[in-house]
Amino acid sequence: MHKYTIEHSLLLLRKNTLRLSRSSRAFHIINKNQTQLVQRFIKTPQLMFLNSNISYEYINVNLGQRQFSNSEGQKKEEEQPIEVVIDELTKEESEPILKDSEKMEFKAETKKLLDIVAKSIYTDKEVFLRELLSNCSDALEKQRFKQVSGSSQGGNDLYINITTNSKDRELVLFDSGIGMSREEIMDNLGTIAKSGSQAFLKEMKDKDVSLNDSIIGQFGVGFYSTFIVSDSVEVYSKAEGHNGVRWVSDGSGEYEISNADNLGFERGTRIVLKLRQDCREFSTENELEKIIKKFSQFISYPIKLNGQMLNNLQAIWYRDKREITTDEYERFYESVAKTKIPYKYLLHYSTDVPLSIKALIYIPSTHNEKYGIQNETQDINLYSRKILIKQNCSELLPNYLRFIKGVVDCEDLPLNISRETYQDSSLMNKLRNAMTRRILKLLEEEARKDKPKYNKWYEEFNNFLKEGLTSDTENSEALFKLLRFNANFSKKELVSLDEYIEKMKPSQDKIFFIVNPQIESAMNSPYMEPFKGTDFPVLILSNNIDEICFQQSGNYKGKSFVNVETSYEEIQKDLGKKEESSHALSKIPEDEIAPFSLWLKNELQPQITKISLSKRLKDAPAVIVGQQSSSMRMMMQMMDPSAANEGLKDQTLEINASHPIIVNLNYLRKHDAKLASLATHTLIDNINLLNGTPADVLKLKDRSFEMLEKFLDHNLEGLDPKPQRKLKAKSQDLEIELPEDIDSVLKKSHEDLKEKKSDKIVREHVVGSENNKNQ
Ligand SMILES: Nc1ncnc2c1ncn2[C@@H]1O[C@H](COP(=O)(O)OP(=O)(O)OP(=O)(O)O)[C@@H](O)[C@H]1O
Repeated sequence: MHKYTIEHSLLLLRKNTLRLSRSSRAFHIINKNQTQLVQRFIKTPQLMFLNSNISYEYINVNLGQRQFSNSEGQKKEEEQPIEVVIDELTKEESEPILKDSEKMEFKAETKKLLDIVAKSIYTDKEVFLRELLSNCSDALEKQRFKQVSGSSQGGNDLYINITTNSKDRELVLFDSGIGMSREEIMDNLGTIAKSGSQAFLKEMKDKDVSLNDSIIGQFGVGFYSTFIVSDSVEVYSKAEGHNGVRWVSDGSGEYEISNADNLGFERGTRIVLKLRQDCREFSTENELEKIIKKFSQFISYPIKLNGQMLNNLQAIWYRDKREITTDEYERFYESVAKTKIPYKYLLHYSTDVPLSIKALIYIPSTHNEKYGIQNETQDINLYSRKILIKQNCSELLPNYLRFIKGVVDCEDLPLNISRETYQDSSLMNKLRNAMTRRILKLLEEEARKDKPKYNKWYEEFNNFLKEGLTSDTENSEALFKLLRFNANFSKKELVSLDEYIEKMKPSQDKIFFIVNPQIESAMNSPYMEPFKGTDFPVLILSNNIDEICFQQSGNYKGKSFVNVETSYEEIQKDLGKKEESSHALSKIPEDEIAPFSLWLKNELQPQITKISLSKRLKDAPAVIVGQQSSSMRMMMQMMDPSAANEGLKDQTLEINASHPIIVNLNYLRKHDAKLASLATHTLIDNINLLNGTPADVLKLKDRSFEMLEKFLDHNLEGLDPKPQRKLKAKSQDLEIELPEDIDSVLKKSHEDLKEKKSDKIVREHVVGSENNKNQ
């Protein structure tokens, strides 16, 4: 804590402006232009008087200069911050006193660097503030370390103070951090490729003190980014036990360095930027507030802008998990995800391998893509040592994990990574891989911990995981672990592939599945007939995308995926069943099978090019077996309707030769080939519809109507009087004249109808009882 005598304080007060607020814990004395903080006092016994009524008088009396205006009453004054200009400052009093000035040339490489930094790395001008704040934060962290390890005698107050003066286009940053000596400032700001953090680390290591990680990093050229926005930059710095020093440059060829007294602070660094004309926005309070909040809201030291505290949110991911309450986690989630809907899972995680990462990852309970209207926003922010590198950093995770919210802080990442190079950076790739693996592992752990909870989440998010399976081959096993399906052994509860494997028979080496959104119709599908009466497990996939995922990787843990629609022979072999003769149950005479098959093939070309006698079908008349399963064909059609017919070519029709439809078709083709043809095509239309393969609707309609007409014709034959055929009445030609007394007409017809109905019931009853009697 600072210890100042009252006299000293008053001397400072006389020379400067006092910002005094009764409610605040501290007093700030800044110089008259408000560009630099002269001293900050915490309430100490010596200064308590400043905060009491008497003290005002005391100051008034003692200073005898401009007075506090308390004519409007003490109470009002107590609430308001009071500014008092105590004295006009003379130049000598306000300016640092400079000695031993030297002009130095920047090294050639630094000149080059200044050029590159300004032109290419920093596409966003505002990042200079991020760099400066990062340096302030580092300097404060180093000082904190010195204090903790007992090697500092100075005051403990660690903070960043930013003041602006838009009239003079001036921006001033002050930190009460470790400061720099003359040699250090020349080393650090005169040359490049020198990491101050590393040098500090080495120095501290030699002293054998255990280190706080957060100062370790591979930082590059941050400070020079100030020249993107400044005509000139002044740095005033003072390290404990050293003279004050001033460094100034316009960023061209050289800089000047001097010893400096009368800096107005005991320790720390003050950087004064004279902003370029076209960058004056960085001296306006509103603009600065936005940028500072964006980059530094989680810096753990107080940051004030013109006396106002800006960073209230702490870098929660840096804190010990055991000290964070659920409420704090929830509030943080709300601020990152911008939603009040509670999250589902949380991962607060810290590791040093393969990179030094601290992350706070949230998995939401719902998303915005359900209705296909909105895309999930990538609310994941990338930090390096609490300094924001990129908000909504889409490069941090693969696209399919775009629903993840939170913060990733990687100390190994240089702040100066430019946006254009995110994608190419091998460090970013490493980080992305590490994070992806960790998130998938989190989901797996959660699924194991609480099955129903995970299954509920899965129903909401499964499409993201499936998207991952089609794009992220590296993590396919981890992604497969997260998929869930119904199965013939679990129709209500979803099961994982690992649970399926547990159910597999010892001889089984394949994963069987069927695609059908309706569990009951999947169970009753003709393709499931071979599985009836066996306890072979079959997965029921509700979505065509599931099959695409299966096809893409082909197997899980070495077990290949097999659609039960594939050839019956293979399935039989897999199920260990003996070959059955397809002719055994055939009700078609043996010598007619070949001509009937040939006839069918001719009829159905090019969709069907092979006819086979089914051994699996019991209840269904026929199934189509294609090179692709029906769900895949449907998918292809959806994606490219013009290729619809392509997907339907060259398939096999498996016929059930004991089914009445098939037997009758064979009979009919010999007597009425035209009608048989119509019936065959109608049968195929129906099979296609059942498979979900969209048919040619117009042709289908024509055929069904023709079939219906023929059926009705046939059934009405012999009825008397025979209905008039081809009755063509155009509705617009029909004009019905309504009688005037329409109500009575309606009533009468209603009564007629009632009479007829009761007459019919009576007749039925009589016939029924007569029949009973006869029996
Ligand atoms: N406010 C400050 N207080 C104390 N030292 C500072 C301050 N600003 C800069 N320095 C020193 O100057 C060095 C160079 O700063 P610069 O921003 O150019 O690079 P860096 O911080 O080492 O790397 P990077 O910006 O990539 O993190 C720092 O390492 C630090 O030693």
